[in-house]
Amino acid sequence: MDPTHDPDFQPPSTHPKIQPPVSPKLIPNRKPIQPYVLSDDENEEFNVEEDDGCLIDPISLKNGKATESESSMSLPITRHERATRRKEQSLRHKIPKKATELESSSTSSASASEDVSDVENAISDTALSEDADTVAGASRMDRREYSTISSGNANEPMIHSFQIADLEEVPHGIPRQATRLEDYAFPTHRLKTRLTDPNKYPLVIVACGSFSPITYLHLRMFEMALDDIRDSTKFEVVGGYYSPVSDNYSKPGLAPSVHRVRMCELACERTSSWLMVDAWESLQPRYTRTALVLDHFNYEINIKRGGIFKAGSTTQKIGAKIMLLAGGDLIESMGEPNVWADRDLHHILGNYGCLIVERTGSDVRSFLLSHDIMYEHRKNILVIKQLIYNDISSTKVRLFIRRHMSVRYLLPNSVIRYIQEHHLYVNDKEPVKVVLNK
Ligand SMILES: Nc1ncnc2c1ncn2[C@@H]1O[C@H](COP(=O)(O)OP(=O)(O)OP(=O)(O)O)[C@@H](O)[C@H]1O
Ligand SMILES: NC(=O)c1ccc[n+]([C@@H]2O[C@H](COP(=O)(O)O)[C@@H](O)[C@H]2O)c1
Repeated sequence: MDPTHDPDFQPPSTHPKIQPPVSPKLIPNRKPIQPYVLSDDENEEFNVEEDDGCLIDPISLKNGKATESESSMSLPITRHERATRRKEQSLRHKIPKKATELESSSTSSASASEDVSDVENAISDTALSEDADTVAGASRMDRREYSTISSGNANEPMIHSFQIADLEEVPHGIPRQATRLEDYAFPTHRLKTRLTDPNKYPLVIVACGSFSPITYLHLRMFEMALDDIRDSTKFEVVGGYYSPVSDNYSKPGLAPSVHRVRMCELACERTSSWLMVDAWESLQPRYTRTALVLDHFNYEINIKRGGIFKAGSTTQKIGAKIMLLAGGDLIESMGEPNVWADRDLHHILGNYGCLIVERTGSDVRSFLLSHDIMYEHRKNILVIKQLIYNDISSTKVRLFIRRHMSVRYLLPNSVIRYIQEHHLYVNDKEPVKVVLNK
């Protein structure tokens, strides 16, 4: 539950010379997430182009010259038109995507998406339902390797059923995260390169945690955040990332990071159209504080890549706001002595911001009131109410696996299969009492 397990851990209060986070000047988008609701007020004139100078990244690939599409984009639109467009956009967003529409927004994975739909188009419904029903054990897999699926048309390629064994498997062509720091590359295959809504600012959500293993709750957290941000803020979500903690975190029940990263990848690629996994934190030789993890995302997205293109533009970019997504328990740990440095909390909450998913049984709002630093930065904190409570716990999932109980419908099938194939958690030694009290 805290980084004090790290053999190199130094309590912030006794070791003030810890590596400082980056200067706020290097974080382009520090506009608070709130005031929410007000931001979508019909009476409010809001335009990304004209708003708050610190927000607009000066990077303009063509020395500030507007292209044709930009000039047309900046034609004044009436309030009524804007309201209609917003309504249309929000309706479009609300319709869940079909599996075949799970395409990436960047060019690098265009071929990968084609790959996926090719395979999907060629698969018969019968084959899918058979496989969807299967959490493959090794013996079943072996048998399947010999069966093939064909539409009967001799010109169509034969597809082995093992090739589509699990609908949630990572599609062909999607780059996997590196397992060594030397090979590391920041994943952008689902990072939106351009804003859709000219009236919104870009926002990237980052979830730090153990994810041992990732569950449907961890996936749901992002969707809940997406709904709240879309409905009640001036921001447009352009990407979401899991950043699994490194092995140095030494938390009980932590599977090796290479497995946790892979399980997150398996969970994201087929169940989501916008979530990615970044292995950078997990590959660090030492434990990395969350403030520095957010600096890494800011560096990759805003410093190195110059941010996200404005809607309709191919030349002008704007810095993305980076926000930490966390559950109520993680936020409450911010009140525990020596777990977080005050400077880090100011940096995380003040310069980035926090999306807090309420956890059953924890009173986040009272906690925010009682915590001085949180209260100071309250405009940069969005509390997300769980409208359907979900309390799936990785700790209990690990216990179920150890007891050979079913964990189906708590986590994606591909993750279950990965756990089986790598014999994860079966021999865990976590004290059961601790597990049951969680
Ligand atoms: N039931 C829950 N409700 C809201 N947020 C949650 C819930 N469970 C986990 N989270 C959040 O998910 C993120 C990642 O969690 P992490 O994997 O580190 O711990 P965990 O899910 O509590 O697992 P474990 O049981 O191993 O402690 C954290 O921000 C955590 O607060
Ligand atoms: N000082 C810090 O930066 C600090 C302290 C506690 C937890 N965390 C982070 O919170 C995340 C979740 O931790 P738990 O799984 O212990 O709840 C981890 O990514 C961990 O690195 C960071």
